[in-house]
Amino acid sequence: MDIRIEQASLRWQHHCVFSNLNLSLPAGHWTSILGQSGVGKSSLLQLLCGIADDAEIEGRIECSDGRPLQGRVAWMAQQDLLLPWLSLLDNVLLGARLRQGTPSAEQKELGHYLLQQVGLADRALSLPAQLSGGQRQRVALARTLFQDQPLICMDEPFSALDAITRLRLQDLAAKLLSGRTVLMITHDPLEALRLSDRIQVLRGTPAHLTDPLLPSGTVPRSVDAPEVLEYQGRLLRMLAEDTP
Ligand SMILES: Nc1ncnc2c1ncn2[C@@H]1O[C@H](COP(=O)(O)OP(=O)(O)OP(=O)(O)O)[C@@H](O)[C@H]1O
Repeated sequence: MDIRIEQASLRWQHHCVFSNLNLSLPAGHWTSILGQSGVGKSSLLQLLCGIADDAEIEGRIECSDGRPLQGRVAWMAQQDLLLPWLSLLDNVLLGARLRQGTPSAEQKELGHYLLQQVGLADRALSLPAQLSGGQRQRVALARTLFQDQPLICMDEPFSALDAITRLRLQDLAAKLLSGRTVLMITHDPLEALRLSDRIQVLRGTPAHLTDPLLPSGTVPRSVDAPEVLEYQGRLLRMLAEDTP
């Protein structure tokens, strides 16, 4: 499903974060947005997810199936947001538990399958506190996949992890989210370049989006591919220009 934000404006009290902003999220593509701190990336995500309650908002969000986007977004954040008293399996099944109480046998089977996909099949009954940060984020990824929504929004999903765990999680996410429509906010140009089909920078006051950068080749791209290194330099210079 293609998603398009058209002519969007967002104000918090009297602060205009962006106005007349357009963003296309083509079906099955991974789009990443970079930008300096405070430019409005999270506000844009909140607008898309319909949770920017205190903001003054104008504009349209259109889905190619003609239905509203609200309620059809899966969210993955920097903190894993796992419930500490639930097993890993029950955390993956959380959406079903909240909707209907007891998940069906098929849903439990899917939950087990997703834990297997993220390499934690043998830990289904463990509690989150018994896992490392990288493992917990893998459970969060399985839970995001379980929700099976047409849009997956990721807000700096791997930024709390060490460099190597982060690269491994990126590889896993590239594999498991292949063919999904993803919007990721990140501060890391390399992360965007490894994973994305389209990269845009949110910059200025009020903020606007740059034209998409379209890296070539299949994901996850190698950290030292010449094009990745060249684009990384270009994006870092752009972000440095924007940072006061
Ligand atoms: N709930 C809110 N109420 C009032 N102002 C807000 C609110 N949320 C964000 N803002 C303001 O909107 C602007 C953009 O904030 P936002 O969190 O979207 O930026 P960001 O690019 O995601 O920053 P960071 O990278 O640091 O997370 C900031 O000036 C911020 O203070």
